[in-house]
Amino acid sequence: MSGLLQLTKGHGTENDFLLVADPDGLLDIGPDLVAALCDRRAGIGADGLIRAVRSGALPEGAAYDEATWFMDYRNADGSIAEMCGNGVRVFARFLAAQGLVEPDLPLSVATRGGLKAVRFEDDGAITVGMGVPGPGPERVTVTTGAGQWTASGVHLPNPHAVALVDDPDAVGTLVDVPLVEPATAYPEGVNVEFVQVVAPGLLRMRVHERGVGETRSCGTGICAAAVVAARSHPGTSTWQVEVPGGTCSVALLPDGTLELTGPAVLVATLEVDPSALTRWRIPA
Ligand SMILES: N[C@@H](CCC[C@H](N)C(=O)O)C(=O)O
Repeated sequence: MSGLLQLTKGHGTENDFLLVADPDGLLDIGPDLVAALCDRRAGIGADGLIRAVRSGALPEGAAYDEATWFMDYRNADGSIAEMCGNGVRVFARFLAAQGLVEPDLPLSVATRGGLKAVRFEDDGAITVGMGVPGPGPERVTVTTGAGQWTASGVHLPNPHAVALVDDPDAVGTLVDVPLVEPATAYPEGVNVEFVQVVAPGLLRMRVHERGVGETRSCGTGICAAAVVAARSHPGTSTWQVEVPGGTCSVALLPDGTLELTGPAVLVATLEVDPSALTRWRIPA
């Protein structure tokens, strides 16, 4: 990758992303460059990087005739994930701001986790259809430096382990990756949510994200938390989920699908010289 890279910084409930428009899929932004850009000291800093590529320009997007745009999402460590619930809202905001989609009109976004329907709400929030949650391991054990809890698995379709706890603030610093056992339960790693049911319809949550660390929000994790909490409150179909970075809401619809609604904000556009990133070397 040579030359300057034009990036936009945005966030959804402080789950923050770098976004880059690459309509024809020409930019070579590999895992090392993603990690260097997302580094909060030697780079710009973000929980992940999202490349906007026309679906037809990528082998992974070619099957999605209905969606013009593919969300190519990577975690801060450069790893690929199936979906990002906060990211897809910020992605829609970015496409609209770049003039790549009609402002305010609903759109379909192609992701590695399938097609996602996105709509812009009148109050400025963005709603995304998250599909039907998939089952995960029924019961795993999660251990942090502060204790041990049981958790249940949900796929959205990225992997989550949701532990219902009395107080998310008491689960420790989450600097270290929580230990999830048995180790065979999630061969590709897992996002871990610590969730307090404050009242039917209201949750508080902290999350440790695969490929990132503790983040201030995780949209797919928020949906997974609502799915697990609703098992004990089957009459409650709308859940507000408070995370350190704000609040999102989840609707559990009669057809078994979920909708996630929350903010999506763009805060800056910038140009980066990749050769100046000390943690990245131009491949030989
Ligand atoms: N922050 C995201 C989830 C991003 C992917 C996750 N870290 C994974 O590896 O599965 C969200 O808002 O859903």
